Parts: sequence; structure tokens; C-alpha cells
Amino acid sequence: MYRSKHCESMPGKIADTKLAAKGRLSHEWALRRMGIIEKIRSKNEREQPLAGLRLGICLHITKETSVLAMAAKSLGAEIAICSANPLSAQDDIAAFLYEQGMHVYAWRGETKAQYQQCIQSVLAFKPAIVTDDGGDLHAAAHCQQKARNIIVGGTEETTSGVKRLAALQAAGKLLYPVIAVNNARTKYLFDNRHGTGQSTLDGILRATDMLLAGKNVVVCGYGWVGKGVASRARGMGATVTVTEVDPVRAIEAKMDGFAVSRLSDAAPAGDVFITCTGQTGVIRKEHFLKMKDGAVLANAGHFDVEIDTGALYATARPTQVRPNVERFIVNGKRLFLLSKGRVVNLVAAEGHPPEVMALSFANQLLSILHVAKNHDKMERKVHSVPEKIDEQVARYALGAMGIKIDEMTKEQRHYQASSS
Ligand SMILES: NC(=O)c1ccc[n+]([C@@H]2O[C@H](COP(=O)([O-])OP(=O)(O)OC[C@H]3O[C@@H](n4cnc5c(N)ncnc54)[C@H](O)[C@@H]3O)[C@@H](O)[C@H]2O)c1
Ligand SMILES: N[C@@H](CCSC[C@H]1O[C@@H](n2cnc3c(=O)[nH]cnc32)[C@H](O)[C@@H]1O)C(=O)O
Repeated sequence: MYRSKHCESMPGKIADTKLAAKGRLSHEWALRRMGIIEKIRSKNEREQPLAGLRLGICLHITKETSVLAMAAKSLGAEIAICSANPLSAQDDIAAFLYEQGMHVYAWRGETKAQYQQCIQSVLAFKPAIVTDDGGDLHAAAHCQQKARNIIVGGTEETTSGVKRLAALQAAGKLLYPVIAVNNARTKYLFDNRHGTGQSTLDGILRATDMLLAGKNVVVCGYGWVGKGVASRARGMGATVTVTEVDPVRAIEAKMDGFAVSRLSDAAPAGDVFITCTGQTGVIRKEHFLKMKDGAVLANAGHFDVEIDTGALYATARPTQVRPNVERFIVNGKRLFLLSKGRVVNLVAAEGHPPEVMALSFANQLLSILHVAKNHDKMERKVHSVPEKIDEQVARYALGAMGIKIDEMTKEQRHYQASSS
């Protein structure tokens, strides 16, 4: 276990230092189920590969993130951390990390301005490596001359963040190499699909306490997140309709056994709408107007723009009917918006379970180690997670599950390599 030290004078801004003991218990709960991180940590501890390195982190402050941050710290990193979403920080975890000597700038319920200020505080720490989720930290770093000169590389956790970085690269403006952790198979296949599939329904159920069996659930977007959410909703007895803009993904959804339609056609029958696109303005006023009384709206994708919350808030002042549930009256009908349109799994529930974040954060930790060691040889572009790392993470995960798999025989390797 990690030694705690008192650091009342540590720079940072959190809700309440007294929550640290609760945060430690939560951290330990996750740690026990994230054995892969512990394995990587213990393998590298003696060498201290991050000794003296300043790491700036912008991730959802959850128990799983505390396991990653503590592992990086125990490999020598000095850490400043903020939240990747104004509403997702777990205050007990923030207090625990602060107690452990990290510069923590995060609390639940930041305003947009405070959220940006926390990101600036992380940059003011002068990190050499930046680890982000969604691209806000990278974007802020690119606007600051000082930060650009100090940062040698970074990592990115999620699909939308990788897209933003790819756009910077395409414009010739990317200033340091970044590893797209999201694009590792051991990340998106499990985190985006199974992690979001489970935690999104968890968030919706905690917020609403509704029965899903027999409901009409509309899933917007059939990427990895949409696939996970649609399959879990079906598993709970819902009738699922998928909406898409990509014709191939639409066929995929159809052949996976879901109804596929335009959102405007699905709107009148839907009981629950879940956006999983990373896009803006997916559910709009024209759709709200067609929805039935009691429809529930949730976002599992990116920022609070997938559901046009601006149009909703412009209709009337909402009534807070339960935690994370606001009621709007649109066209004489009640619509219920969850988590203010922000990622429902991280705001109304606890985000993904530790077992799945162990895979994502094993990729993060190994990618941070890779950047620390190789940044001067890396091109300024968005890099894939090295295949060796991806495969290593899968092997660690299988090991943790006690599963052994076959190896190719010499004959099979030869057969595969030959053209006959
Ligand atoms: N909540 C979480 O914990 C969590 C976890 C992982 C990823 N994400 C985020 O979820 C989003 C989706 O991630 P992904 O990995 O599935 O991405 P993806 O690119 O695989 O899938 C997105 C899908 O949405 C579709 N789409 C785009 N615009 C649409 C529209 N207007 N209507 C219907 N479909 C539309 C695209 O065609 C695509 O198939 C991203 O923003 C990602 O960052 C969230
Ligand atoms: N910053 C954006 C991005 C969407 S969150 C998407 C990412 O959250 C990550 N995530 C999901 N659950 C957890 C968790 O419990 N802890 C830390 N990160 C998580 C997951 O890896 C995924 O890629 C926003 O808040 O709108």
C-alpha cells in the first residue's frame, strides 16, 4: 500500500481534504481489481523510469484513475491532475490523490470557466508529458507558447480526443508526438464497447430507477460505444433502434438484429434516447418536438453538445426532479434530461468498472513509459500504441483471468508466411 503523507500546503484545489480516507478505501477497491497495472508498476519500480518527470493528467478523477496516477507516481513521476469533465470528478478520490502529494485541481460541479482554469493550473505545473481524455488539455497546451516549449509528448484516451489531434496534425499544427491510446485494440474493443455498454446503463438506471425491459431504446451511433450500449440494452429486455449516418455501420446494426431508422422516424416511439456519436447536435429541437411524454435523454459520447441542450434550456427553466434528472416541458410534454447532457456513465454512475479500465490504463501507463523513453525519436504526429504494448496488455489480462491460449506451431507459422 502507498504511504500517505500530510501535505496541507500542497498546491491544488479540491472540495474537501477530509474525504481522503474514504477515497483511499475506494482506491484500494479498484486496485485489487486492476492487477495488470500493479504488475507493470512492480516490474518497473526498481528502474524508476519516470524519475523527476512532470506528468500533467486530465482524466476523469475516479478510483480507476487513482490507480493509474499512483502507479505513475511510484515509478518516479511528479503529477498535476485535473478532471476531464466538470461534473465527473469524485471528490473523495481527488482528496486522496492530494493527500498523496499530487497537485490536484478538481471538484465535482466545476463551472465551465473553473474547468478551464483547472486545465491552466495543470499546464502551469510545466508538465513534460500530458495525458488527456477528450483533447481539452492538448488544445490548451497548443495555445500556450510556454507549455509548447516544455511538453515532449503526450497520450490521448478517447475517440473524440484522437480526432481533434488528427485534425491538428492534418493542419500541420501538432506540436509534439501523441500516442492514441484509444486506438489500441485492448482499449476500444473493451472500454468503448463493454465498459460504456455497462456503465451507461448503470448511469441511466441510477438516475431514473426505470425498468428497461419492454422499453423502446434509441441508440444514436453504432461505433464501439453504440454497439456496447445497444447490446446491453437488448440484454435488459429493451427493444433497440439504432440511428446512423454511416451506411456500413447501419447495415452492421441491422444484421446484428437491431431496427435501424432515421432519428426523426424513431423519435415518437422512443422511451430512452442515448447518444454515442462524438458529434454535435445529434438530437435537436425537431426531434424533441416529436417525442412522447416522459422520454428520457442521455449522452454516452462526448461533450454536452450531442443532445442540443442549448435548445432545451432555451425552452424553459427545468425542474430538478431527482439527482441528475431535469424535467423540461416541450410542446406540452415532459422530457427528462440526464446529467445535463454530459456523459451519463461518469456523472450519474462511477464510470467504467476497474476491470475494464485496467486494460485502458495499462495502455496509458505503458504509452507514458514509451514516450518518456523515446520522445526524441518520435515524429510529431499521432502514433498508434505500439503493437507490442497492445499484445502485452492482452497477455497480462489473460494472465489475470487465469486463461491460457494456444501458440502457433512452427508448421503453422511457416504455413502462414508462405504463399502456397
Ligand atoms: N462515455 C464513455 O465512457 C465513453 C467511452 C469511450 C468513448 N466515448 C466517446 O463516445 C463517442 C463514440 O466513440 P466510439 O469509439 O464509438 O466512436 P466511433 O467513431 O467508433 O463511433 C461513432 C459512430 O457515430 C456515428 N455517428 C456520427 N454522427 C452521427 C449522427 N448524427 N447520427 C447517428 N450516428 C452518428 C458514426 O458514423 C460512427 O459510426 C466518442 O465521442 C468517444 O470519445 C465515451
Ligand atoms: N472528456 C470527454 C470525453 C468522454 S469520456 C470517454 C472516456 O472516459 C474514460 N472512462 C470511462 N470510465 C472511466 C473511469 O471510470 N475512470 C476514468 N476514465 C474513464 C474512457 O476510457 C473513455 O475513453 C467528456 O467528458 O465529455
